[in-house]
Amino acid sequence: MTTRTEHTTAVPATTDGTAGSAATDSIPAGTAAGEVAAELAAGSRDRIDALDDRIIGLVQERMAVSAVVQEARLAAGGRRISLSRENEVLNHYRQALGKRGTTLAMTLLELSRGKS
Ligand SMILES: C=C(O[C@@H]1C=C(C(=O)O)C=C[C@H]1O)C(=O)O
Repeated sequence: MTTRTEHTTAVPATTDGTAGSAATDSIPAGTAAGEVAAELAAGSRDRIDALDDRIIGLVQERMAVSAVVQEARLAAGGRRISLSRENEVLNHYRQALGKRGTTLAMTLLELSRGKS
């Protein structure tokens, strides 16, 4: 079966009868690009969307649990933020995911901090 994904929509065809540029050629099956197209057709984007929904749900759950801890500390006369604990969280993400894991952890902490 020859599965081809057309990528000609935004780029006009040549007018002199020659073949179009690589950007306008269809992607033949059996090439790396064809494999990517086949993967997409197989529903990989649906899986990514489903994973993103789960990640968003987990982030919201994390925010709620974090709020409980923060409110309890405030009620006991403490501070909302614990920098030593936040450093543990940052290190955890950096060890698991590398430098960009730290960036992700910072964003999670910002989302979880609530009102300061
Ligand atoms: C939830 C806590 O409170 C705050 C929120 C944190 C978090 O969301 O991970 C970490 C440290 C604190 O700034 C905690 O101390 O564990």
